Amino acid sequence: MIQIQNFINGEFRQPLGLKYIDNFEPATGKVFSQVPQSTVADVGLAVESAKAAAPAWAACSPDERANYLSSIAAFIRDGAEEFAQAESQDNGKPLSLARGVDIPRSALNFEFFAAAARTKSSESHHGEGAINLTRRDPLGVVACISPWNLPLYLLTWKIAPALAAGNTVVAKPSELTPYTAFLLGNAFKVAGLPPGVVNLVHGYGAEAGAPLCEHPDVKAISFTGGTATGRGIALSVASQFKKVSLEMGGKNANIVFADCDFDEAVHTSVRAAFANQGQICLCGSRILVESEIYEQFRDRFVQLVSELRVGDPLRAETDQGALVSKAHYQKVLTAIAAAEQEGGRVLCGGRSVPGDGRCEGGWFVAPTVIEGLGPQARTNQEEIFGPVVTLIPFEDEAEALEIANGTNYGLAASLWTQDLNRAHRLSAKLDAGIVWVNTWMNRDLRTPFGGMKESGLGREGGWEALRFFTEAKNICISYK
Ligand SMILES: NC(=O)c1ccc[n+]([C@@H]2O[C@H](COP(=O)([O-])OP(=O)(O)OC[C@H]3O[C@@H](n4cnc5c(N)ncnc54)[C@H](O)[C@@H]3O)[C@@H](O)[C@H]2O)c1
Ligand SMILES: O=C/C=C/C=C(\O)C(=O)O
Repeated sequence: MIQIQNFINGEFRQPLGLKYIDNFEPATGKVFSQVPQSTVADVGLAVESAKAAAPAWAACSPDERANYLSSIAAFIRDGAEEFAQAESQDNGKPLSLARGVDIPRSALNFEFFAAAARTKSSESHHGEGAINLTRRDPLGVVACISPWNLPLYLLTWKIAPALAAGNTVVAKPSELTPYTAFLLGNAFKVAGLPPGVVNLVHGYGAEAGAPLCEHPDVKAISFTGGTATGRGIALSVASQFKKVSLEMGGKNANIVFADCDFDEAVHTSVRAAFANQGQICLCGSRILVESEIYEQFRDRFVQLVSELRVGDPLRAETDQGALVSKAHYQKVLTAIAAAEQEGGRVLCGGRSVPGDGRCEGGWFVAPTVIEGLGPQARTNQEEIFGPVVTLIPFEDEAEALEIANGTNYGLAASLWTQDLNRAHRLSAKLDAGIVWVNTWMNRDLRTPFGGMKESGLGREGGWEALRFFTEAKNICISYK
């Protein structure tokens, strides 16, 4: 049995209370590791060590920091296969996806912010008889809190910019997927990162995450997870005026116009709907289709979805692995039943899929397509975060926009059209922090990333992340 450890002050450590949580392999439903059940005392040690390391780390030159980040990236690239297997086992995602997306992107996150550390500059503003210089200084100790769907990818997407900007970090990975974060501790050791610069504390959100956020020495919180959790964090630290960056849920519209490149639209829509079992905040879970091509699109889409192979994440031919936990699996099945109850017609899927062989006890759900529900139906308003999508016909651009914007969320949207004017017109009006035209999840790490409305507060990526993790100070120097 693998025993995961915290990583504090450069060392792997047991939780002080010596208590552990069972960690399950979603594809088998069996316990395969133990996760520290850390508490406020472990968080206190981690913050103390990050605080002690902060002045020296802030004083490092940008090049020195960049070299450490590059070494961490190299460790991930060298050990990519071990990381990919760990991610797949821990999360239930196909090994091919972990190999092709999660792990390369995790290494790239460090490479990208190494380059950013080397090249970042700050502004100066020349006025009449004065020049303004803007310093962007590290904040000190920051907290990084990440979810289970893209475990190492999203954890490193926070740690790398925090370090590049000169902060020290206490991170709390998801208790459902702690394994690759644990392996990352070795990267910090091998890279020779000074003790305390990054600390990893595992455990439940309420017992480890909450005290971390509320700790007076933690100056900023970068959080990715559910909207309810993000709201709770923002409320809990409001009186301390902490900086918070919140990346939360979505109910993203994928809007298909009759003039689209049909083949590309339908194939990418399948990927956008079901990649990672639909457990990506950017997944297009509401597919809006112009009525002129609704039947044609529906029939082809359902045919392609029915061909997706669900099963053992280790098999090369698997398209859909297991859902992350038994609770989440049950939640998704309940959401499907609720959709049927409110009048939805299940066109394919709609049920669990029994695993075979070693996967007999796994948590598999068939990719599910539902039609016949209005935009205001619960199924079209609430995030399911699983392999379930709805099809909604629309008559014209105005109706598409109204439906797309008609939820409390505002993370991402996709548009499929060959009409450039329409693409610009609609992109400008969509309530979404990210709009993709004739593509999906096409990521340039320099761009602002984040959501509007209840999907987010603030932006990650490129300079936005470095700005979040720094405090600006303007110095105005007068001259004669
Ligand atoms: N916008 C984005 O970029 C993005 C990316 C990935 C996932 N998500 C969202 O994340 C959700 C799924 O992830 P999840 O179930 O892991 O989310 P979650 O909110 O349950 O947990 C996220 C993290 O927060 C921690 N946490 C829980 N309670 C806490 C508390 N009171 N204080 C501090 N930390 C606490 C958890 O332990 C975990 O590490 C979905 O809603 C999805 O849309 C958003
Ligand atoms: O599930 C959420 C996905 C988030 C993706 C990113 O943050 C990214 O691609 O940078």
